[in-house]
Amino acid sequence: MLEVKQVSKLYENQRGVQNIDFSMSRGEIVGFLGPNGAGKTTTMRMITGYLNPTMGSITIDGLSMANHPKKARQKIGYLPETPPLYPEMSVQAYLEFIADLRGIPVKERKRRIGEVVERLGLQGREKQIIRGLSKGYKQRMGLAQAIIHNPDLLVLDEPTSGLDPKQIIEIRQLIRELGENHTVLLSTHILPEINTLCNRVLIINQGRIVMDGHPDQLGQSMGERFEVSLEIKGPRHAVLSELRSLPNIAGVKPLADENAAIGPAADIPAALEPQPEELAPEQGAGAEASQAEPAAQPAASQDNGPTVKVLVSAKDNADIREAIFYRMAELKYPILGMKKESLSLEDIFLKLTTNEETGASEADADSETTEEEVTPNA
Ligand SMILES: Nc1ncnc2c1ncn2[C@@H]1O[C@H](COP(=O)(O)OP(=O)(O)OP(=O)(O)O)[C@@H](O)[C@H]1O
Repeated sequence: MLEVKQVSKLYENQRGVQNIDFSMSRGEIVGFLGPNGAGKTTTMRMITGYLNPTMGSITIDGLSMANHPKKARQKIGYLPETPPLYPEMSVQAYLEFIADLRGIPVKERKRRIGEVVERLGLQGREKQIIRGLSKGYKQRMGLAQAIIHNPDLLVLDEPTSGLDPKQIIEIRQLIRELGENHTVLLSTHILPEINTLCNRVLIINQGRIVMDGHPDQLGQSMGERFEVSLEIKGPRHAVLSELRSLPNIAGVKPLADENAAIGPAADIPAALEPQPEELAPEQGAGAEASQAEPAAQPAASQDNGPTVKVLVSAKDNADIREAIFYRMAELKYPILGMKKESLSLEDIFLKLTTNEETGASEADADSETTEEEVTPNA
């Protein structure tokens, strides 16, 4: 439904975006993530026809934004970072004005405005002057103007920015509902917003797309290994050697805070050599096992006995959880905890967007507003 092909925008200061290339299918809710100055707003303004690309093409449902701007814009609803409201107008007057601007036929306006008012929870506020609305309600008005012509694609620039936590929850819920019958591209700085709302994330840094994928799969595409952290009740040596003997195990690494769950932490020396029998059977695993492995704890009875906390990594990203579960159950070593470890979106974002040399994003520099912008012809 949206095709952005090799799009660049160069401002006079040479900043902007370069070779942005992605497409969106109907029904997707795509989170557009990037540090300040990365190019999110520039990209969104080009998609919505408010800014002309220096190079490349944008098509919406096969309509070229360059060749058919009016028709293409009709398919898009845009909520800029600051909602385009007229503070002195009433809610009703503003919506009538936007409906007129969007070319909604007079006989359909009343019905359409009614639908939008209901959808965005604006009932009872039709006569209120926009200036007197709370920020959350102003944002609802911003969404109302974006959806009034029932566009296929919604482009939302930081829709929850500046809202209080309750308003954030409400606006997210509205976006989720709008996502049921619109395709949505939304930019945000708030990483959990991506996890709660989006089925795909695009990360942009310094004007280029650096990652595109499902939020849960980003770690894998960054070479993340399949790792499971475990807490197992049982004799330490036996647990470790049984884990190492399972198929598809690349490494077994005891974690430092063993026994924490059953009493005060034992005083474990930080970096003792592992016991010979604790070394992993293979070289790869051995290399991991030798890292700061804590000393063996004295044997204890299984009833009130020790727990072993351990990080197990798999070969070839194999899912090793079931094999571990069945083997430990067979041996009657209860698994008290098992968690698949993964890079958080925060980890991934920081890896992709931190400039190693300066520790900051280059794009943080101030912008100069030099570019002539396109006046939308709604
Ligand atoms: N009108 C302009 N004239 C010159 N440079 C600009 C203009 N608008 C943006 N830039 C520059 O283009 C780059 C991308 O800016 P953009 O506003 O698109 O980033 P952003 O990701 O939306 O940032 P933020 O999260 O801070 O809103 C920045 O380096 C910015 O300084």
